[in-house]
Amino acid sequence: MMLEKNLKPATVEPLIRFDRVAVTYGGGAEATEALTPTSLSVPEGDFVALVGPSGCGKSTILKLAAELMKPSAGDIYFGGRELGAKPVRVGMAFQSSTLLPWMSIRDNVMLPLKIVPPFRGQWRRKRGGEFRDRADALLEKTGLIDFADKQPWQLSGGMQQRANLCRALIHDPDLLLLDEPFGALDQFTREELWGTLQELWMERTVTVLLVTHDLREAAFLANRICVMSPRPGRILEDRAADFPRPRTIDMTFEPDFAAVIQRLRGLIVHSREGAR
Ligand SMILES: Nc1ncnc2c1ncn2[C@@H]1O[C@H](COP(=O)(O)OP(=O)(O)OP(=O)(O)O)[C@@H](O)[C@H]1O
Repeated sequence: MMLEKNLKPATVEPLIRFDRVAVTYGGGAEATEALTPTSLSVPEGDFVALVGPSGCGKSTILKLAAELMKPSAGDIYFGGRELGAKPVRVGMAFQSSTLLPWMSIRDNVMLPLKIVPPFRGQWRRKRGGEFRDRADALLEKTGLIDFADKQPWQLSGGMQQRANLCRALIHDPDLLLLDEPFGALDQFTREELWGTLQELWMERTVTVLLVTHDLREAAFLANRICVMSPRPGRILEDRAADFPRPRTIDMTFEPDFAAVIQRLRGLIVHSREGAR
């Protein structure tokens, strides 16, 4: 049985904080307002799911958190970095596993250690030893150790996504950004991977931002679910999903869980109707 995670007290500077952040893509007649001023504060170790209608700006929030783009207005604070605190290390996984086809699964998983400081300075010395052991421990944990020397195409979609999660976590990121990571998988494989991700998260202090269209997935995995309005997006409701952990698939069929899903669904349907 795994232990319940302790989040840091709310007084600690959040790992990531959006302060009235807005995004408009393009300009002039072509301008698309993706996010209206939106605030969101995520403490270290939290697991937050973003749900909402298509095009409401969920992926835009992840891109901002990954520093792949800058907001048009507002500020984003990473671990109080504006005060000179440590930089935030980020891991990412998307719907497509993006494993490099010419590399073995183990080499794919180790890749961030070759690129991300401080690991990259130790790459030559440790890639055959400590880094390999680190990758193998994750592969073992996710049931992939017997496939470590295979190429990605030799694995099923679900196994590729397991490897993708290993690669996103190998460098011990502070922040894990997941954009529909299980969106292309069948229901049963997806549910298996929820269990794997929950376990990986419970063993670490990693903070997770998950974008998903699957409300059951959001309520199974997250501590908090942020429901967004249709574009231009903003957070309509930020609610706790405080089911005890570790959560099981059976729990998702219980009345209190179903009630949360129904409430989330109602909010999204209502906001879509209001936007028409
Ligand atoms: N580079 C871009 N240039 C112009 N418009 C963009 C760009 N990227 C996103 N958009 C628009 O901004 C809005 C928000 O996009 P975003 O991808 O964040 O939404 P989303 O909620 O993740 O959508 P989905 O659920 O369909 O993946 C959408 O209307 C999208 O078409």
